[in-house]
Amino acid sequence: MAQQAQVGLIMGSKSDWPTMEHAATVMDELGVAYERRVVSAHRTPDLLSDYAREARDRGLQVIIAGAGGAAHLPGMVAAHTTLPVLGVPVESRALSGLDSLYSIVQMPGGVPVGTLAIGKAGARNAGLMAAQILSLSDAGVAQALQAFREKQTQDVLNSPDPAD
Ligand SMILES: Nc1c(C(=O)O)ncn1[C@@H]1O[C@H](COP(=O)(O)O)[C@@H](O)[C@H]1O
Repeated sequence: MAQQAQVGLIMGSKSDWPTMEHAATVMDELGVAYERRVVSAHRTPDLLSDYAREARDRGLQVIIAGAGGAAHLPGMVAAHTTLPVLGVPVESRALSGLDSLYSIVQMPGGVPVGTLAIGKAGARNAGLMAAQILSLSDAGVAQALQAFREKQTQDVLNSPDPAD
């Protein structure tokens, strides 16, 4: 039987996948169970509210939401659930993702979205942050995170010459 998803990885469009797959990759590395799907505040507003309202009862513990441009998705998800929502500003062509960042980060008081950096690095950090939240109650994920950090440190120490 497939493992119960711990994280909902959603994005406004299929075109966001090349960015958001970096969250998926790091969650794979850490043994985090996630589901992925396209959900849009603009294009599928009813699906968005159903998805966010039902997320906790379905067993999700964190939602990662990536969107570009007028990026209302993370904030609207956060409005419908008290689960932690991590927002990833996808780099837009017209404004290089500044529009996405500003849309996600400036939430009104009372409805937070944990906003990551623009683009792939932000998506990867969203996956790591989701794992860190899960690690509060999941010893396997906590252990995987510890090993991840140790390897990251060792990789730098093993290759100190910047020209190598
Ligand atoms: N920002 C949103 C939302 C939303 O916030 O609900 N839905 C789609 N989009 C964004 O529109 C951009 C262009 O989408 P298309 O490539 O499908 O035209 C994507 O980055 C998507 O996240």
